[in-house]
Amino acid sequence: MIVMKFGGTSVESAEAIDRVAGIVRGRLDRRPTVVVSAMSKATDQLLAMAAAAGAGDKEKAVTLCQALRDRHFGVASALVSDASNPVHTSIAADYLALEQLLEGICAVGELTPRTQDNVVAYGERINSKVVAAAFAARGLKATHVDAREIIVTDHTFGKATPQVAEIDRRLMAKVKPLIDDGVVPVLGGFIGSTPDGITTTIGRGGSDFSAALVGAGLNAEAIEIWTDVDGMKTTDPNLCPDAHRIKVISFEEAAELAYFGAKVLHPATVLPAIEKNIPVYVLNSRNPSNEGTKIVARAPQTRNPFKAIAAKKRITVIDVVAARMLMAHGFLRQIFEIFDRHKCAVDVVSTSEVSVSLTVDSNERIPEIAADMEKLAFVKYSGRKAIVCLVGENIRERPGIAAQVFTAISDINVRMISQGASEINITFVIDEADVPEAVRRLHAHFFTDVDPEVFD
Ligand SMILES: Nc1ncnc2c1ncn2[C@@H]1O[C@H](COP(=O)(O)OP(=O)(O)O)[C@@H](O)[C@H]1O
Ligand SMILES: N[C@@H](CC(=O)OP(=O)(O)O)C(=O)O
Repeated sequence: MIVMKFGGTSVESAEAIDRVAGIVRGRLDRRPTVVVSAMSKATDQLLAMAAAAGAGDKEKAVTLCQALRDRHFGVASALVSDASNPVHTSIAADYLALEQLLEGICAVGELTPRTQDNVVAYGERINSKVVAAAFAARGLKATHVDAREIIVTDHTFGKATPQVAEIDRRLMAKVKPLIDDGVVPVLGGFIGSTPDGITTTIGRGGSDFSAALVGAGLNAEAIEIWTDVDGMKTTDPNLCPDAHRIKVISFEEAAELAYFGAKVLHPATVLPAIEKNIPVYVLNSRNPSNEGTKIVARAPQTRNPFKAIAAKKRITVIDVVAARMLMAHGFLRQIFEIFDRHKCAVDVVSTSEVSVSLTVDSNERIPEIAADMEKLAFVKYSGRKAIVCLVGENIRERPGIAAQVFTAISDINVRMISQGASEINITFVIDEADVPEAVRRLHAHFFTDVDPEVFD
């Protein structure tokens, strides 16, 4: 058994979904379960219509909704020409419900996280039906499975936590029998529901996580993440077109990279897969014969110190200065409690005797967080920063690597530097505007001469 996850870029149009059907057909002997995302940009559009409705702008919400409706209907009718196929009435019913929901939000004038999840889930709900119907219309034995009946979560709307034991039980009860019957189950990623049946989502980019949960629960032999690039690259190919494909990477390296901005893979994907030692492949649905990237438990040794460079933009640095207070017992705990209260994750931390600097993803709660901290210390924050992270297990025993990194970018202003406890990354903070130049220079320094065993 394998799990094949197709991201938004791989299911963005009728042509793309047709290609996906061909890829799945080629894997039938491996008994695939398919997890699909919403069509690319659909999630952002759903969020925008929910926000417009919440702000009382009914006209904008309706216009956005109609545009997405036209897109879904267009793709569905291009793929499933039989007008009497139930998929068409099912999409119509979904849009009726979505329109009513948006009207309700407008009427109440408030968008709660619970209602936002309800709106945004339509992206995966509808697309998984379209993909299942397209497969069936192409002669594949495929069935749509509502992911909300499988992926049980808590009530943390927007980023709900999956309840693994119950998910595993439902996979065995509802999905495994389909596979055993030679059917390809097709589920939407990203969505779930609470035990009492309220729709939730598991965080942006969460379809990879769904695929990993399904793969782990079914004890799959492999999880394939199909996207629009030939696997994980030595850096974002948009920044460096000469980035190399990484043939093999360790779970730990892939997780660090994903966390620090290598958008191609969701970090949490790695967790359920690691625990069961299931290999994860990143593959290109536009170039399916390419071998992509294999993510394994232990990376092979190479002569290159790093595997890749990632950059995460939209970062804010918060500096907390408290003369003679910092090392006082309990001070850092108080600072972190404030972040915790605001449910705000901290990425990079660096401390001195009298100050601590922290980075968070830029968000609208930062002024409130700073106001809470001002009760304890002097606080200032600056946005438009970026975290650059170089990752590689081979840096552990190599002195002088950090010197090479900072020499390559010696004229770029570096704000914070850290080397994680895992000792497989060198991470620093710079202005967002300096990212392209810094990444290009580091890439030229570390990846001009690459080990052909590990890089393409
Ligand atoms: N190191 C990297 N390797 C490969 N792709 C990367 C990397 N860093 C960023 N990306 C970007 O990630 C994109 C794929 O992620 P995403 O658009 O979320 O795909 P999907 O819709 O399939 O989930 C690629 O098109 C590429 O621009
Ligand atoms: N559609 C969701 C979930 C997802 O994972 O999408 P993608 O596979 O296109 O990154 C999102 O945009 O967040």
